[in-house]
Amino acid sequence: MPGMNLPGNFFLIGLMGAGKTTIGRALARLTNKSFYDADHEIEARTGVRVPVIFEIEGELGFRAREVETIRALTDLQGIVLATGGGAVLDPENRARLCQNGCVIYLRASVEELYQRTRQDKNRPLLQTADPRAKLEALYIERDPIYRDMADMVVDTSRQGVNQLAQQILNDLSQHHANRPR
Ligand SMILES: Nc1ncnc2c1ncn2[C@@H]1O[C@H](COP(=O)(O)OP(=O)(O)O)[C@@H](O)[C@H]1O
Ligand SMILES: O=C(O)C1=C[C@@H](OP(=O)(O)O)[C@@H](O)[C@H](O)C1
Ligand SMILES: [Mg+2]
Repeated sequence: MPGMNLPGNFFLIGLMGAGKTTIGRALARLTNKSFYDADHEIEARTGVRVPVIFEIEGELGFRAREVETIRALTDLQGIVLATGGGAVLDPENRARLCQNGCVIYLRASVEELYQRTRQDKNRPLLQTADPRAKLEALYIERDPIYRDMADMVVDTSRQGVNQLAQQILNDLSQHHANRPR
């Protein structure tokens, strides 16, 4: 199978609802890599759900836990890691992600992100009167950061999860085959 032996780590970045968690899991399956989700890892380490961490410790407290977790996960080899959308706000996270793997930016329109996240109460930053406006503001703030870090940008607006994982695998395989030896 093409791509089965692709070396290295794949790190998924992008806004809430872009598909990092779901596409990451599918990509890990296709590439035979171990899948990690930074938010799930934080929850496993603390025994506390992300919204409750925000409630108790605030966003700053969550970000500190996120830094520790990304530090540990980016030391691993041969993994697919779905980061939380705000992980890229921290300079250490940015450096570790860029240095230790291939960074894939999953992007989608604000409207699509809104539709995908509107029923889900597990994203504390979107529990506001106007989540669409919040996503718009986050898009404006973060899209340049995601682009700056990315080795690959993938539009997730028009395809399903499995198709996207396969497309990413094809692109990675192509990229790997064309690398200088
Ligand atoms: N390409 C896609 N097309 C349609 N729905 C998607 C797509 N990618 C993800 N979703 C759905 O959007 C929601 C958010 O996906 P998720 O993987 O949790 O995003 P993230 O981890 O980037 O916040 C989930 O319900 C997921 O099934
Ligand atoms: O964008 C953000 O700042 C956040 C994204 C979330 O992860 P997803 O991007 O997987 O939804 C989660 O880490 C937390 O609610 C904060
Ligand atoms: Mg996620």
